[in-house]
Amino acid sequence: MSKLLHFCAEEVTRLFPPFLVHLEALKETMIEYSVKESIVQPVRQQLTVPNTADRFISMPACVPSRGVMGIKVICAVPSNKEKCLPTHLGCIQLYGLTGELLCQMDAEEITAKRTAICSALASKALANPDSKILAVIGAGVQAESHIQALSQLFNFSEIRVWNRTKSRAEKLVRELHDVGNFNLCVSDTVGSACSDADIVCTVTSSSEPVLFKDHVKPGQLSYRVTVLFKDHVKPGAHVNVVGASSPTTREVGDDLMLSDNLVIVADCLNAIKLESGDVIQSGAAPHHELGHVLHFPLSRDPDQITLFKNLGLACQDVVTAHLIYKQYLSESTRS
Ligand SMILES: NC(=O)C1=CN([C@@H]2O[C@H](COP(=O)(O)OP(=O)(O)OC[C@H]3O[C@@H](n4cnc5c(N)ncnc54)[C@H](OP(=O)(O)O)[C@@H]3O)[C@@H](O)[C@H]2O)C=CC1
Ligand SMILES: O=C([O-])C1=[NH+]CCC1
Repeated sequence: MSKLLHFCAEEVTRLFPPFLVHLEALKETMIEYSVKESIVQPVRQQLTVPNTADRFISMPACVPSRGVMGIKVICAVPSNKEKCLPTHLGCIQLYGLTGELLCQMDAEEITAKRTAICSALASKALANPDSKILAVIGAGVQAESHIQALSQLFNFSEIRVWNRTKSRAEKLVRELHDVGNFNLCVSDTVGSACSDADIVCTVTSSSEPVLFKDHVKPGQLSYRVTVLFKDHVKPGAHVNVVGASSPTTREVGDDLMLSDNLVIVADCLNAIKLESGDVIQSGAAPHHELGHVLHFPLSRDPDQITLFKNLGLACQDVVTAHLIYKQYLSESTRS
């Protein structure tokens, strides 16, 4: 084997595709996956480290149209936060279709950005195009990437952040104060963040609901609420559910999951039935796949709530890694 080409996190940042190029590539990829069915991708393997909430996840995919296949290995270690380490650490290996290893690269920024772009694509397809208020539940890496991505596609007047640890929401709001021309603020409760919000993103590592609908009246939710309930979400709103990607974890209450006027869209219908605690535990039936609604626009009743369950797919990582590799090649041939 020739010398291994490895892109560290800084090189990935330098070679990263511009937002709109990335958005278009992922849109094509999701359509290719769901409609053309030309991408080969098993449901990923998730190993749980005994007696912890930590997961070791292996995610392979083959994307013949781009002449590549690859695998992301990602470790989701929520307790790393206390050690001031990233909670999602991983690496992507990219191969040609002949089997040669083209390169490997750090997966942190790719995971952050490709996930937010998929929520942004779902929001563009499903939310009110004139959405003005975004609520973000959580204040970690995904909260930041979701604010960055969604604010490029919508003309928000206000973005509200609620987080279990309020000081982290305040820090995020300070860091992102100049991202766009909207009021970016911290909310005291999930209910006040979501009140009248057009789009809601849940981006937490919460594993279990701690509070149920009957415990509280809407608008009086305590700061310990970790999940989203029906009363939080207004009719016509769109929700991106980004955390909770294992059968034992939840972000959304049963009352919302089982609501009559809810339309559930998943990035992958095979995976949602095996990985989403919100779907498995509530017994809710997912309706559509993201690639389908991107290709065949969904006509929706203005009072319906749409919910995109964003699990994350290997093909999104492989295609992003390929864009980075192509940028590297084009710079190498120029020099
Ligand atoms: N769909 C996909 O493709 C991807 C999904 N994810 C998932 O998205 C979620 C967020 O990831 P990321 O932003 O990178 O993680 P971070 O570790 O950066 O942030 C985690 C966030 O979750 C909050 N949180 C943790 N536990 C709880 C709880 N019990 N109740 C309420 N809030 C809680 C944290 O709050 P606090 O500040 O108080 O600790 C923090 O805001 C995770 O579940 C992750 O696995 C991640 C990557 C891709
Ligand atoms: O798709 C992904 O990379 C992940 N989904 C949940 C944790 C990491």
